[in-house]
Amino acid sequence: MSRPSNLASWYALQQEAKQMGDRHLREMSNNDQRYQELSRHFDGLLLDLSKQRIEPLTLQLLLQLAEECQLSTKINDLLTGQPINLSEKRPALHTALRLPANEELWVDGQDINLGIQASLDKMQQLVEKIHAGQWRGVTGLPVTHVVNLGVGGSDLGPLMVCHALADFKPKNISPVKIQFASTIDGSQLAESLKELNPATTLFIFSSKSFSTIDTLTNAKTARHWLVDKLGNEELVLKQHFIGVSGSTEKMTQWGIAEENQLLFWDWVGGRYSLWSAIGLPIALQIGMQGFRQLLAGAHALDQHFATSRLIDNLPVLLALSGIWNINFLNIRAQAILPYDGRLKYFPDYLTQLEMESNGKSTSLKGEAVDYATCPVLWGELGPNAQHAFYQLLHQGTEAVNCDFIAPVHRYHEIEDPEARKKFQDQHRLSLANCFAQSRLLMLGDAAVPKLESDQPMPHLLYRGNQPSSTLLIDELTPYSLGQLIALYEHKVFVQAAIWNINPFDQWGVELGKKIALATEQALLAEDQQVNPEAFDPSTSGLLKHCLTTIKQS
Ligand SMILES: O=P(O)(O)OC[C@H]1O[C@](O)(CO)[C@@H](O)[C@@H]1O
Repeated sequence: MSRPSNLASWYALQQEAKQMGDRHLREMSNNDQRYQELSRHFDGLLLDLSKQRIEPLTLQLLLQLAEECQLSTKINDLLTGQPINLSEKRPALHTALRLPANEELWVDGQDINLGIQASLDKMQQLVEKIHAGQWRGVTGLPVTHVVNLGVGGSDLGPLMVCHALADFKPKNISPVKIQFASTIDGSQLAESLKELNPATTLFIFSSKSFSTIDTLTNAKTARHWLVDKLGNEELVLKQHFIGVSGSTEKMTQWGIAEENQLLFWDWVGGRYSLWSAIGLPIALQIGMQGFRQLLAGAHALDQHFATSRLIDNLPVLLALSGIWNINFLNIRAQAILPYDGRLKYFPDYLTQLEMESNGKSTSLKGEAVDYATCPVLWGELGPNAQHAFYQLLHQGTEAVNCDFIAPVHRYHEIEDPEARKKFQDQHRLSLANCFAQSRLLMLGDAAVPKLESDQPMPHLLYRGNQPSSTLLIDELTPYSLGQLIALYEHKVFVQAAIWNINPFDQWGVELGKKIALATEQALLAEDQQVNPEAFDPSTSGLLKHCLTTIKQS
């Protein structure tokens, strides 16, 4: 594919943006057909782009761009296991992890779904054993607490889903409490260990590579803690650790018993891995049936992605509206704003999914790109962010594209009618805030009728014209969360396909890992001396400061 910036549709979109100039969303929104034209439904999901600075012609040109970038062929390549991760010479087959058991997917002469289903079955056995209270620690007591040790994709996805679906714990199982520790400084683990009983605690050592220093360090600390309290290292390893990784050898070398090893494949990227055995904490939280519902929701979205026309395709439309903002309106910031406390970690999860995937500046051909790629993305629960950073959205100088996400229904499962009503009132208030904010961002102060007596005071002005998309889900369930996550995964893929970059590698984080190890050596210097040749003056200064402060303490 030639550079997207050389395509006819790219040029036409530049002209469209010029023509649109400063035209305010207030004017565009004044059209009764707009909502119908720019919103789409699929299986309990609604995507509304009518608050984007998009006109019918804009959408037409964006779809033309997608076609000129051979998007449909690229989607097919992804889903059929072509080796599209060029720098690592392998496919990216996270979508295969959510195939129904009876489907086949042949890649390199192998039906890979056989291995996937076998891994799910092994996971199910472990989950059921723990839920039945039959997984016992070295003292014979059943496990009641599970700590997931992992970082990046081995932490953020499971953490986000466990938090979002905490209400979906099956009633007929003995509950286990799930905790997460990721930070290399040990602060989360130290906090957990203060409260935990070693006799009833199981650790999941979760790392695709099984060589990430952050997780290795936490696992080593956990291992010492257990051996210190319980003795007998061999039994501790056997009865208090499960390993999840792409490497059997490394798990065995570390001491994980073979029966406690869950394996996944190098064609599953870390940030796309929550559907694999990396999702073990999720299955422990919501049961294997719930986990399979999550997979089913994602699979339904995969099918929608594969078969819907581009003009009706939710991930394609979400991605194209992003491309319009980033590449043609120069809007380089993206906020993720869920209006549901259960989605607290969804923005964090998306920061890795989007920025580690598409934070690239080299094309698939190895050329420097001459257009912007992934924007800076951040987020927070919408109602809380209203009291934190919405000031900037309303009156700051930055243009920001916002995704508002909310469920339509909530709390119907509460049995006590009075409590149900109270919480449903709160949910209604949350939805009202969601719609009010996106409206205000679109219209500015025109959203509110002016009184004759109103003085046009500059500090009271809301300029509006901030674009946003709204994603509504009928209700938050394992199935709909699966859909929502897959929707964003595919959005990321579509943007990468347009930008002609590889969303499945992350070479930009490798050098940092290497250099940190050399830096740690400097902090161990017994003579408190820093080799001036090994570091720049700024870093030498910081190292010396620490060495002398440590010596004095
Ligand atoms: O699962 P692993 O191999 O420990 O890697 C953890 C994370 O580290 C990264 O490689 C980045 O440092 C991510 O891509 C990955 O999700």
